[in-house]
Amino acid sequence: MKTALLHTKQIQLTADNYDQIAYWRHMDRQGKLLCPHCSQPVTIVAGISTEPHFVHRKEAAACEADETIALALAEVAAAQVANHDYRKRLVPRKMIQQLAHKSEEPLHPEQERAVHSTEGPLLILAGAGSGKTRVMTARAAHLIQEKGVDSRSLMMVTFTTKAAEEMKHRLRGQLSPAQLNGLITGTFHSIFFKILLHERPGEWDPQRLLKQDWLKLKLLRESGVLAQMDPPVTSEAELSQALSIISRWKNEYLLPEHLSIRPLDTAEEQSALALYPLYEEAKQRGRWFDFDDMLIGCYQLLRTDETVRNRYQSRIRYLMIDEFQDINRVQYETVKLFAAPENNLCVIGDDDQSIYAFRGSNPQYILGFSNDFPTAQTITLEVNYRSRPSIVGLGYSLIGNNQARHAKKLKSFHGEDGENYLFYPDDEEEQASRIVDEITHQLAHGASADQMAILFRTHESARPVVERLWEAKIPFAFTGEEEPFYRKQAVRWGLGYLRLAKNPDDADALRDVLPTLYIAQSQWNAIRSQAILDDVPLAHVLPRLPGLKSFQKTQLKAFLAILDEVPKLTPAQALEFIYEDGKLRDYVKKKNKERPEQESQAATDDLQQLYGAAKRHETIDSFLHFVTQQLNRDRSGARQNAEPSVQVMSIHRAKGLEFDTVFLLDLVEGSLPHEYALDELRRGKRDAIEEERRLMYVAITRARHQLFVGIPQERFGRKTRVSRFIKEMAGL
Ligand SMILES: Nc1ncnc2c1ncn2[C@@H]1O[C@H](COP(=O)(O)OP(=O)(O)OP(=O)(O)O)[C@@H](O)[C@H]1O
Repeated sequence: MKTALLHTKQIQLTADNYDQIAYWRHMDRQGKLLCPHCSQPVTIVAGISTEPHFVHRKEAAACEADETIALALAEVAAAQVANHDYRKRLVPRKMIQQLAHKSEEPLHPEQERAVHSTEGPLLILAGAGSGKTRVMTARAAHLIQEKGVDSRSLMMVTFTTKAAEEMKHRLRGQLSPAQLNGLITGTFHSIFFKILLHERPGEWDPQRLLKQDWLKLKLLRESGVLAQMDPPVTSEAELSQALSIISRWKNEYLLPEHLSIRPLDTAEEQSALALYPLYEEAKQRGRWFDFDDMLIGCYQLLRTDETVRNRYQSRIRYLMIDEFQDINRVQYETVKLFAAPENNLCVIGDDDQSIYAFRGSNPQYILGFSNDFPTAQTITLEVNYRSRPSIVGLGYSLIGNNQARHAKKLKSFHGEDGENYLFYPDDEEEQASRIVDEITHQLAHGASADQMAILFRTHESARPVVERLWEAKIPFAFTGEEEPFYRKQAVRWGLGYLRLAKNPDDADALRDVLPTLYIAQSQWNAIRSQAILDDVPLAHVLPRLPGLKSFQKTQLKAFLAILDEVPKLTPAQALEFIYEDGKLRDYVKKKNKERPEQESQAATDDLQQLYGAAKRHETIDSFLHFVTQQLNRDRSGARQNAEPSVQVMSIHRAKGLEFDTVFLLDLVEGSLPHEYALDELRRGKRDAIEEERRLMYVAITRARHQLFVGIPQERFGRKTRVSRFIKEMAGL
């Protein structure tokens, strides 16, 4: 059905007025859209693969117009989809070949060759979806079953524990339990740590592992070493940044003594260098260690202790390293020590999927493997078994723009193709609504929720989709959620003002916003006592506090005027008023001035996101109620759901996974590619933009059948520019 009634006027959905969809959704939420035939409420459905239309709400009685809906949709499906800005077909710039001779054999000839090449160094360069996992498991089974290798002398290193479990799971049918148990499998960290615990149990107490950043920060503060920092750094953000630079250096085996003779690029690196020896000293004093120390510890053990090294070298006769493109220097040097002298070292990876440079990974090791091992064989797996040809073509067109890579001629195993789309919602909220409408449509047509993934570059993209999925009661798993959005500091301030406008006696809200009014937390007890003495709400006490300076008095006068005015407004209008007249935006900017530019921008973006979320609500009460529900949802943990659920995750986390349908969020400059990479490019450095392109490549190649790419026209209230990657991959 293409028509509905709004305030007795007829709306006819045509390509010319699709830009009104966000507004009609708003009316829809208030139940103002009616069926022109039966006057019952209808709802707007504006997904991606179908044209927008109206349907009766579930509770409506049957109406003759229902039949026309099915007819209209069938017509749309049959007709060519118009290429307007509602959505466009995503066609690859370069087409790729399909595999000419398909066989039903479990392994393709090149995969077979990789399985049977067991002696000496071997580099398996494997394109996305080319069957790395299949080859690794088949190779392990071949070594053990056919060649009679003792499984205890085979080490298989995977990038995640999940991948190690998957490998073991697949081998379960082929190996005996004893053989399976004998295998040395796991991540670098888990294998190296086991060795350290075995060889040097007194030096590595698992209780003293600094698992998270906050534990490291706590150690720094409590050990007192920060006082020795010159120039001093105490802000949590700066210390965290310094710690992550230190971690990258450690993974590159750059110890403090190596760094003091090396020119450093940025002020952040200078701070990190000042902190580095102090952090190491604080750890050593308390016999603490972090994850990077496990790697360095194992490397140094093997390098310095000949007896230990010989023991492991004679025990481990065959090594396989998965995701080799993401190896770092310490890991690589240690692997070389394990592999010598026979060097039956098989490394498998895709240089196009190297996405962990910020943790010290370096694709140069995969690119330079044949130089380090001149006798190495190289086998290239170029057939993509996962994705339909157009998806392989999109990835291929995109990644060809990178310079530091091995060229590959990717082919697709599959013949039949599907349709991929770009879609252009007004903003991030509408992007989420369109995706959720599309998912609802696909679920109604038999798709399985766990075969759909919504991928994002950075966490701030996730909130709207998570909220829309929750509202639509679609089961979802949001992996790796960091601090819930509504608990972020700037967001708490905005919400605090709204809460106080509804209830000036809200103690939690007032405590939250005190800093924005330039009142110290130490005044809290005085505020409470005064409120009791004067019998007035807490917020009204503020102007009566003794010793206020004149700028504070002006600020508080404005604050109380705002509290008076705000209850008359919608939540979005109220926030606008608070940001501008209440000067909250200025305060947030000032407060974050000292922080790196991107962090400071992130705090103002949070305010803008809060405004975007508020726009969907008519009253402050309903918005605050919604926020409470979202916070409860965060606490109850939607991810623990056992039923099949739509996967919402970062591209980094999606590596190695596959889904029938992938939705990619926010393909705009500054999001993907990330602003950081664009900054680097402005300074003439290409590495970061190449890494962003690889990230995009990883994201595209997770899709088996369908890819939907969102390009919001506005993000965080600012006009966007389409990501450069779109033009690189698509023939528009
Ligand atoms: N010879 C083959 N015949 C049929 N299907 C295959 C074959 N090899 C691999 N596949 C299938 O192709 C898909 C991709 O394989 P796999 O996940 O091992 O790829 P990958 O190289 O690890 O991919 P990526 O690096 O992109 O994560 C899987 O669904 C796998 O079962």
